[in-house]
Amino acid sequence: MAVVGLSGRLARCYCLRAVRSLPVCSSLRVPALQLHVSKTAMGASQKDFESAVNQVKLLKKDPGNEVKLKLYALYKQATEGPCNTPKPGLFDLINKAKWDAWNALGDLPKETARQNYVDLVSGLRSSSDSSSQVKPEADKKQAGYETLVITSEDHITKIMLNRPAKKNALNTQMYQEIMLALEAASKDDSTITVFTGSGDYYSSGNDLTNFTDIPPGGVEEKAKNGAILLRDFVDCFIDFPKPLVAVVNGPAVGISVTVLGLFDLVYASDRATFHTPFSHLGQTPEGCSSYTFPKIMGLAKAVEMLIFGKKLTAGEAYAQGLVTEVFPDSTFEKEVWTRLKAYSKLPRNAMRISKQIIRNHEKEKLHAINAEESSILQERWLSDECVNAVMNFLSQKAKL
Ligand SMILES: CCCC/C=C/CC(=O)SCCNC(=O)CCNC(=O)[C@H](O)C(C)(C)COP(=O)(O)OP(=O)(O)OC[C@H]1O[C@@H](n2cnc3c(N)ncnc32)[C@H](O)[C@@H]1OP(=O)(O)O
Repeated sequence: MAVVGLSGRLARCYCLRAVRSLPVCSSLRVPALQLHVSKTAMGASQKDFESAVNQVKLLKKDPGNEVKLKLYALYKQATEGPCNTPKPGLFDLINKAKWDAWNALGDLPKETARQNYVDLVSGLRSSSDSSSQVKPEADKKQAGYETLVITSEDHITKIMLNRPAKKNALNTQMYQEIMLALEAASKDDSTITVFTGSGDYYSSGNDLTNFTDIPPGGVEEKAKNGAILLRDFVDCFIDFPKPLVAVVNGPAVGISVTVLGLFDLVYASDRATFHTPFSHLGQTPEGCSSYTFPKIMGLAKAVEMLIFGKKLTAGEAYAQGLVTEVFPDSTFEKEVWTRLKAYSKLPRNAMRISKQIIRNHEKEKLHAINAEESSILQERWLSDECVNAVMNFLSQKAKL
């Protein structure tokens, strides 16, 4: 009984929510994992640490209570230093187990705890990855994703956003699965990677219910975690090494539009629309669009979209250079996939290197812009303007 309770509470408090609901993996054993834990401070940066805190949510297997306790203890030591809170009572089993784990770290310096946390998460991730390797056969739907359907065929990895009943809104799980899928696609034997949506929408952007799940640290912590997630998510697109193609099958909103500026080809059905209603939502541009959009379409048109929320038709988006080509909806899938299958036969290394030459000199700048946009949004999400707009949507008073 105590073990079940412990699992739940640790999960709730220390960024292990995703782990809580997943089955326990008996192959993850503490001693093996501890081999990954460095006993000296190797200097993990704050960013590495924050990223590791985020990566814990990506684990596909529950690491078990002992490892969760270790993560808890290292997290507390790294953020607060040695345990100096009163020891919980004998019958407060859960808090006592947590206190014991933290207290056992003694005077371990914060930096070492931070590094050990990063190492432990890295060990957990490799165990988790190797135990969930993609099957060798191509042409198969890849297992392990709940919000995406991923297939590999003809040297094309297709990542399909798959929450059609919610217009493919991106919830936290979908952001995390997309990051995992991009990491896997960057290493698989495909030549190009394609994003598309299932159902009538490409994507309605950020899932506005993401704002409702408030952690124990309150709305500030929520906004901070959101900004880290956003920055990590967009970084994956900036760094993606292979040609990245968007097959925009229907309307696209918010972040699903902005990141298109980081894609290499954007094919759109004539049913698609492109809408970034940031001001309406009390928010500001993300996905590096504050830089890519003016560059792609010129300042005047970028301002119309990003500040005034003008919705573009597929034809208008093509005229502004955001879209590569528009196809009639009736023949969209057939024409696009015929084209992509032909492109996928081109030499893989040549395409990869060409992408590097075209994109690399802007990478540093894009990372800096992404960090800045994310930190501005962190503030915006706490503003009355944003809170009211989200409440209006959630209480069904407003739609776009
Ligand atoms: C952590 C990183 C954060 C990055 C930040 C990014 C910023 C953005 O992406 S801003 C864009 C946010 N998106 C929106 O504001 C869109 C809100 N949705 C709508 O206005 C409408 O749903 C729609 C115009 C997209 C579609 O309207 P339609 O009448 O055709 O369908 P609905 O009945 O409204 O939708 C069906 C179903 O889906 C739910 N849903 C749709 N979009 C979202 C969304 N973005 N977030 C949450 N839920 C969404 C909608 O509530 C319906 O659900 P129910 O059937 O359960 O009522």
